[in-house]
Amino acid sequence: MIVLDSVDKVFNSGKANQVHAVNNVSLTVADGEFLVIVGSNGSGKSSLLNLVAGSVLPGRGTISINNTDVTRLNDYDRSKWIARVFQNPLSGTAPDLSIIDNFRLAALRTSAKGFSVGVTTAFKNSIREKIATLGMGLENKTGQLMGTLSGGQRQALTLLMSVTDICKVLLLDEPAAALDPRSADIVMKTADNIIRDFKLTSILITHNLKDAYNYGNRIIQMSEGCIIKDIKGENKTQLTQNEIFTWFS
Ligand SMILES: Nc1ncnc2c1ncn2[C@@H]1O[C@H](COP(=O)(O)OP(=O)(O)OP(=O)(O)O)[C@@H](O)[C@H]1O
Repeated sequence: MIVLDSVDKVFNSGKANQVHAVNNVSLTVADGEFLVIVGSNGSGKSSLLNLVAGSVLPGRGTISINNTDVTRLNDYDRSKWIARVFQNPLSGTAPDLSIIDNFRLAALRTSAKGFSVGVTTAFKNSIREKIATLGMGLENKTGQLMGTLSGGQRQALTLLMSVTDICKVLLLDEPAAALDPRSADIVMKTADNIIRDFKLTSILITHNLKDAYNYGNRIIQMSEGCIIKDIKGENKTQLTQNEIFTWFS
């Protein structure tokens, strides 16, 4: 569960270019909830996600994840519980390492200090099995350099790598925005499957009407740093694409 209590973030405080990016927001994202955030450019969506991830710290308010107050923890200290996928497919993986070595690095991120993850046959097989679930045929190419893959392939692998057994929260910052429609579709479906399989608490930022309609069991709209609409559960399923469309204009 993610709880934001009266969270406020002002950039460039006291200067001519001061921006109230997140304005006294209180929000509880329940365990297993998949929250979609929409809103116009500059409405505060990424700032809100950055506050949850810890890459930005709030000026006021508190943030807790699974009943632990993380308000003053930096992003590195939260990263065990939080997986994050960005818009840029290049940002989540190491291009000069093979697929299998990228998975090995990801496994090391969440393992205890001093613990090493060797590329054993068992490890390789478990990664191949995971990759096969994507249906992209990449399970037989685990020795290939990550940098030689397409954006969609990298983004799908990033999703698989970022989620571990102890990960509880998945933050998706327009993960499919830079991809062609087919790859975007695969990445979004992969994300949805992972969220269900791992029972993750998730937040998706999107400018894509169809994704906002198809995914998630709750949708909020942000404007000028505030949440101005919040629709959940049964009420979200009853929303039409046309209704959501009006939120984008
Ligand atoms: N690090 C920063 N320093 C100064 N201003 C910032 C910073 N990050 C965000 N802002 C400002 O805060 C406001 C909210 O930005 P944010 O990126 O959260 O919006 P957004 O809804 O994610 O926009 P977009 O849809 O364009 O990505 C904007 O006016 C932006 O310029």
